[in-house]
Amino acid sequence: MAQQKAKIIWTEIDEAPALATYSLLPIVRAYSKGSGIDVEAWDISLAGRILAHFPDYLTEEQRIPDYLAKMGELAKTPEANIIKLPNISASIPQLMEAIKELQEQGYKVPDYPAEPKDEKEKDINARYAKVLGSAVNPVLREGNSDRRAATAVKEHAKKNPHRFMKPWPEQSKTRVANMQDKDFFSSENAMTADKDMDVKIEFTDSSGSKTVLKEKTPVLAGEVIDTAVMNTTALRKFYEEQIEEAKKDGVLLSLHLKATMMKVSDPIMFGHCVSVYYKDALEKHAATLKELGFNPNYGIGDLYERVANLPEAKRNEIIADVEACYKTRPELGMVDSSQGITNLHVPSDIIIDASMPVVVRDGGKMWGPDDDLHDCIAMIPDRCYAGMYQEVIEDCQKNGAYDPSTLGSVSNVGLMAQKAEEYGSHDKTFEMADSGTVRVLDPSGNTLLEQKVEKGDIFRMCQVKDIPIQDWVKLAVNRAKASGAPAVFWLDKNRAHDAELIKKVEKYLNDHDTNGLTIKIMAPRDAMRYSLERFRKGEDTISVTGNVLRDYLTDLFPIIELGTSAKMLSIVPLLNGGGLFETGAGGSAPKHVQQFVKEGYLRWDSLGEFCALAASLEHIATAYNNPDAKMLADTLDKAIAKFLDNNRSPSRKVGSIDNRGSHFYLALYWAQELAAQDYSKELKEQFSKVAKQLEENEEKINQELIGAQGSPQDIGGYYHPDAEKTSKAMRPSPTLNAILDAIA
Ligand SMILES: NC(=O)C1=CN([C@@H]2O[C@H](COP(=O)(O)OP(=O)(O)OC[C@H]3O[C@@H](n4cnc5c(N)ncnc54)[C@H](OP(=O)(O)O)[C@@H]3O)[C@@H](O)[C@H]2O)C=CC1
Ligand SMILES: O=C(O)CCC(=O)C(=O)O
Ligand SMILES: [Mg+2]
Repeated sequence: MAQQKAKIIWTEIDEAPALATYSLLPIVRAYSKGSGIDVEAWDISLAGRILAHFPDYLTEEQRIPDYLAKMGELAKTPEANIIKLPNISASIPQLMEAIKELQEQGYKVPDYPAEPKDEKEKDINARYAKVLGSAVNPVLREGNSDRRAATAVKEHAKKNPHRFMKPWPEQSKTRVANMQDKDFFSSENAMTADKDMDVKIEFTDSSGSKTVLKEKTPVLAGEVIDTAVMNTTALRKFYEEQIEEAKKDGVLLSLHLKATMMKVSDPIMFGHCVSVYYKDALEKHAATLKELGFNPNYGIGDLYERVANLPEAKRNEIIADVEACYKTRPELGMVDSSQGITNLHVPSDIIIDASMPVVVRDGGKMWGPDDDLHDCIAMIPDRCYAGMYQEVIEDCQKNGAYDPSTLGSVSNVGLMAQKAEEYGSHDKTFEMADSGTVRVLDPSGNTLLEQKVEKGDIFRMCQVKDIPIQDWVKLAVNRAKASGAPAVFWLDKNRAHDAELIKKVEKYLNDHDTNGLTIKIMAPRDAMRYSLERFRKGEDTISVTGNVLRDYLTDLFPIIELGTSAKMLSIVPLLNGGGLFETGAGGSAPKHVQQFVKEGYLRWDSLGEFCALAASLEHIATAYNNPDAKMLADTLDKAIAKFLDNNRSPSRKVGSIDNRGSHFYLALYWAQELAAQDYSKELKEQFSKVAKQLEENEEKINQELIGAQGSPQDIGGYYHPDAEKTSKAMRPSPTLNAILDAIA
């Protein structure tokens, strides 16, 4: 009965969602194959991407294709239908761990050369650079994003409010701290290109000698480019001042950056904080630490690893001096207080989009070294986006915690296609070796934009193309029409880049019929205030933002509204007609893996995957006029609604259903819906049997699934688990497996 062969690409990734895939994918495949839909799994995990870049270091059997490159090409075609689960965006410490694990498994990939000494090491370093940081999303995101809670999910969340929200105290000293000058915000300049051209980024030092920083950057007519500088002397002074402030106020000190997505600039900003906070110890032992290769950009955790092989007396002396800093400095916000992991241990642990919402959720508090919650200073050095978090904090200090049972919804239409804005700036970001001037030049050598820099400053140039901007405006208008909610463009006319964007937004809004719609342009802090007022009243608002605010807001609001961003619908209509369906808006939940390995309980909620699958089937239905896919999508939608009604999401504790149990219920409800539909007799008959078997065996399957909990699990690796062992751990019910495997 299948009319047109359709293919879904399911990404194989890392950590908790990768474990969940072992259990969910067999269900998806079994249920979709009768409708002629193939589901292919492509490995774009961190380990997979490392292996794909080093075929010459591997045996024939160990090699794997570069699936990410293939997928990037696919994303530019109308055929693309990709279900993208969250993957690790690796910091250097994570990359080094993954390399070590692969080497231990017998893959002879080379060590990471932090400071390459010869051509060979330069080549290795360049290959690893392609794997580092947020290396996947920018390649696949050939479209803008539409992130929101599906109606059923939002309704369910209001009826069953999550219990993670903590009250705000009467007196809260918590605040966001940002620089007052000499940050990216104050230095930004921008322009719109009037023709296609290649621009050059060139540095001139104080003696007039020139160095090319980047020879060629293609720019299209209508594209907005901007440059900005972070002055690191001012940054260090800012850190020093906030250290004093936190000490004086008796609050925790914390830093919130995005070292994964801003993989060049933010590790440097992070490193400055480490070297200022631990100044006394690091300066005292500078020579030894240099010899050991310690790099503050990798976090204080790197120091502990580097000193491990020193003679005991020396090691203890250094560690004692590091720990002495905690006596003179304010206490740090902790990432894992039970393990003594501070905010400054690893740069990838303080990812602002996930870390700041937790401060809001927890009554403005963070965990301290005493394993308890305390007020904090949240340092967000650059002013471009810091103020909007301060607005949320002030709103809670004034009006108390949010009540998820009455809140409205803040959805997002995000500009991100074709490496838009800051998140595409890595190849144009430089730590300056000297003081002087950086210029962006047109092909005739005319200066387009210029910045004065000092030694050690961070210079960056960003781009955003015109077609994505047009598409973004269109998406915003369409969402406003479909939902009836006001759409607010979060743009600040006092920011050079935003001022260029505002001109375009005003122009492109004229291409659409906006009659009866409320469309506003507001600076981020004002937009936040406006949205929060509505939010508390139970009213919905669409945030229409650039790439960074897209990232920040789509964790912030879902975490407040739903308890996690994993439950979000996250659709990327690709510019060339294909579809990319991201599962949720959050990450790969490393802590969930620790819990699974320790006690056989996986608390990952796959609702994001369910919603993405329904959207992907819907896309096949409309793009290929495929009624089988439509029927599958409709029945899945109904199954998801039933899943929510019956509260079948994993809880968090051993003895109740976990991720695997939740997949069983999805399979049960989906089979019941397939049995109830009348479009396909064949599938009706087939799934009536499946539904009956699942119903009859519910208790037995639950016993098998829950019985498998409570003991340590061996999955044979963290970054590169053993497929057989993991499958065994994730599919522990022989009864369920037999029913699924029998679906022809
Ligand atoms: N799209 C992508 O590819 C993205 C990738 N990342 C990457 O993911 C990694 C981890 O990022 P991090 O900032 O720690 O954020 P995560 O979103 O992974 O984790 C934050 C917390 O959110 C909760 N959570 C997230 N997903 C789920 C889920 N499906 N079910 C239940 N709870 C969930 C968990 O809370 P609790 O522990 O309380 O249960 C978790 O500890 C990094 O490598 C990061 O770069 C991050 C964002 C997006
Ligand atoms: O690509 C990444 O590293 C994270 C992506 C992310 O946080 C997001 O898109 O919300
Ligand atoms: Mg995010």
